[in-house]
Amino acid sequence: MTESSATFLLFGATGDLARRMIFPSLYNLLSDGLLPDDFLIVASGRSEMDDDAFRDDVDAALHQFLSPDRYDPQVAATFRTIICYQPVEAGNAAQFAALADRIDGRLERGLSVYLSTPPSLFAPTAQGLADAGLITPKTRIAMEKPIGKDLASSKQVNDGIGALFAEDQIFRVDHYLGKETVQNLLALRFGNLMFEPLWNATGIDHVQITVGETVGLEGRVSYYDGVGALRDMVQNHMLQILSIIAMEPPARMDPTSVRDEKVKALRSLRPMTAETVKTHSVRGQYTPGAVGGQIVTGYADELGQPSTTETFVAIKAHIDNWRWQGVPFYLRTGKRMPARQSEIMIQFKPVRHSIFGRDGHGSGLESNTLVIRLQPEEYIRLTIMSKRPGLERQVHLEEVALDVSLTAAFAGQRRRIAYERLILDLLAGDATLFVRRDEVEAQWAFIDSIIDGWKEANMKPAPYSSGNWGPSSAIALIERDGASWHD
Ligand SMILES: NC(=O)C1=CN([C@@H]2O[C@H](COP(=O)(O)OP(=O)(O)OC[C@H]3O[C@@H](n4cnc5c(N)ncnc54)[C@H](OP(=O)(O)O)[C@@H]3O)[C@@H](O)[C@H]2O)C=CC1
Ligand SMILES: O=C1O[C@H](COP(=O)(O)O)[C@@H](O)[C@H](O)[C@H]1O
Repeated sequence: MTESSATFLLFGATGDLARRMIFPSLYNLLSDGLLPDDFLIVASGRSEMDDDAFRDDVDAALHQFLSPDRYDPQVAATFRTIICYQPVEAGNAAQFAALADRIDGRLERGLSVYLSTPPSLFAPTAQGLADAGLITPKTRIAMEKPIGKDLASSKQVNDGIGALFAEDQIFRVDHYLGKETVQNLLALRFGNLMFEPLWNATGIDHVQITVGETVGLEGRVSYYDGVGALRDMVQNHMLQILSIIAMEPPARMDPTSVRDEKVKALRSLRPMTAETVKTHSVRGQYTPGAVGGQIVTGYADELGQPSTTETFVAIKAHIDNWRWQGVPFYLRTGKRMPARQSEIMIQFKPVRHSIFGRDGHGSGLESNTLVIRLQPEEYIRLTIMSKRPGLERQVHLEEVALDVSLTAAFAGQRRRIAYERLILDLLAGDATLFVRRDEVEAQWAFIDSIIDGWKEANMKPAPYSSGNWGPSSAIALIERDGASWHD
């Protein structure tokens, strides 16, 4: 492991993500004594303001977004002292030079740059850094998603950054990889003997991945419209989860070994066509309805005009390799769903020969399921069959849950913001939980095949009332195969 960067340079520091996630995460790291000595946060946005005005803004963001028990006036006062602000408009050489002055003398102790701006600014910002002499072998650069809007544009962004930084200096952020429960998938699969022998087409009937959100556009109209749920959520977070479920066991827990296996799984995704999108995908858009007892408007009303952007997507994916032959992976995600609920469900196959339910000798046999709830609660639940207690001659089976509540099992431990883990790893130079270029490109190749299929088949989003799990065709997508969504 290399030494931790002593300077963190944040572009987009006045933006929504910085206020909601990045500054609260940095504050928490400071509060827990996890930041390096003599650490400096150089914040940059387009807006003109001085250090103190910006520090006041950060303080307001901490009040708004930190859980109240975390805000400590003493830590907050120290936090102010390690932040300075430099306005920089992408392409403004004089402002980049002023930025370099702020960092003068510190480059030798490592610089971690974080791009939390619109992606169109990633390459120009990197060029500004190069021209200002801020790129050395000890400079790392982290980029927020989305990287491009298709394979071709993602290659352009990656080429632009890749011309100035080596791949091992580039950290592509997918904040789902910073979530404790997503990392726990690795522990579950590779830290326990019992699952691996069944973790394949012999043992597993199908896999479901659901990421449901109750929120709508939340003021991100200009970003979201034209992007939609497939690019916003499936291309990155959901395919990353899928890759961890589907990958072969890596030889070691290091960035190369883990990402080599993930990318093999992603490259094995079967591309869709104009024919298969009709049966293997569903697009939806929310209309007015009720979510959690609250009446909400439809997408088009929020937008102020009709749109063909999907706010819900369900797909049935196949991974064409030895391990997963014939095992569908059902993915669905949407806004204005009935609940904020993200989970993975592994449906195991039935026992090979049932001695129950025959000749009047019992009933109730179901196949095992493994549910890994990512949020809002964090638990792992394995359903197994058990005999219902009693003296009946027939054996009546019932499902019982082997439940591990991670929240309860690790009750003393604070649930951290995903960005805390990622920022710490960026500073330390550990890329295991960041996405490599070939992964992003494999993800886009699959997503492009769906988007091309939609265009060719002229597939528009079907309406669904807010507060439902998407259009009825999403239910049909899985029920045609004799399965049903785990709601
Ligand atoms: N918000 C979220 O929940 C998530 C966001 N992301 C990604 O993170 C990134 C940032 O998102 P978000 O914070 O929501 O975006 P915002 O629109 O809220 O913020 C954009 C930031 O970029 C700065 N900026 C805009 N134009 C320029 C320019 N020409 N030169 C220099 N700086 C500029 C803005 O500065 P100023 O305000 O001073 O104009 C602001 O600090 C995006 O890539 C987004 O896709 C990813 C996951 C979730
Ligand atoms: O990247 C994104 O993720 C959020 C959902 O993240 P979560 O951690 O709250 O599950 C989503 O709302 C947003 O549209 C998307 O850009």
